[in-house]
Amino acid sequence: MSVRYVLDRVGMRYGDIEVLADVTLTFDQPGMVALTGPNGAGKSTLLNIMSGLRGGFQGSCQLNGRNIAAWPRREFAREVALVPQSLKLDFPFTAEQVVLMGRTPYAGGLFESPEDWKAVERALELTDTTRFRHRDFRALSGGERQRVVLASALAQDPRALLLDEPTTFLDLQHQLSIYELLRNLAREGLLVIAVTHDLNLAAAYSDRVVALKNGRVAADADPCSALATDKIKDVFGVQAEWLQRADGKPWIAYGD
Ligand SMILES: Nc1ncnc2c1ncn2[C@@H]1O[C@H](COP(=O)(O)OP(=O)(O)OP(=O)(O)O)[C@@H](O)[C@H]1O
Repeated sequence: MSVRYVLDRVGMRYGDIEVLADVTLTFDQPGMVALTGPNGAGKSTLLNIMSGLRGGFQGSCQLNGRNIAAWPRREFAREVALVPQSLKLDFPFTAEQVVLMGRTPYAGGLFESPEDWKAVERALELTDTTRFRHRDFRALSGGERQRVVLASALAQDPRALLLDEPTTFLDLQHQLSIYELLRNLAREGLLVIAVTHDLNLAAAYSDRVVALKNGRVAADADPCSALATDKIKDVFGVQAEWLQRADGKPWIAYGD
């Protein structure tokens, strides 16, 4: 069974600044959702609200019929994992230890169980991070760290995965392999919501695209409709064109 998120007229203000307004969205089936929009549109704020990290918002945000704030953290963490833009650690944890932290919601005693290690091995393998499992997390490159943080979220074995720009630091090959991995997980039943500025990745890999503009939902549809040229012009203020690659796949080009 998939999770069911219902956001009803969610609003958020920082002092005089309105960051989110009237955001009404439902996510009630597995699949890959791209969350896009210009800088400052409110994407991270929305993800933080959905992951229970940010309170003080207007409206309501429910997971499986229960307000986010009412969920015991441990129980919530078995449902939802957040992959933040970056993770800073002050202690010399190895990559493997960071991935193992993803198992915290399942910890039953002092020691890890065979299931914990199985989940860690799988997560390391899926994210291509096994070979630096014993290295100090802080000494890894930005892209390597990003993949380890994703591995930690996968080890958490959630039913919804919220990712804030998961491929920012990744080389081309890993961008594609991570998006392929996310799409496969979505096909296996996970709800994946990934913030991205890359409209081509959004178009190629998502089932649904939600675009925010000035804190409001400007588009919420399948990629072709949500990223139609007039929508891109409206949301991002740039001229775009849908082209066809030699292999028949669509490609969005920008600029006049
Ligand atoms: N703690 C805060 N205090 C005040 N303003 C904030 C705070 N956090 C975010 N904001 C403001 O809220 C707005 C939305 O920020 P948010 O990070 O959600 O946008 P975003 O769509 O994720 O942007 P980006 O694409 O640049 O990551 C921005 O104008 C930002 O400056």
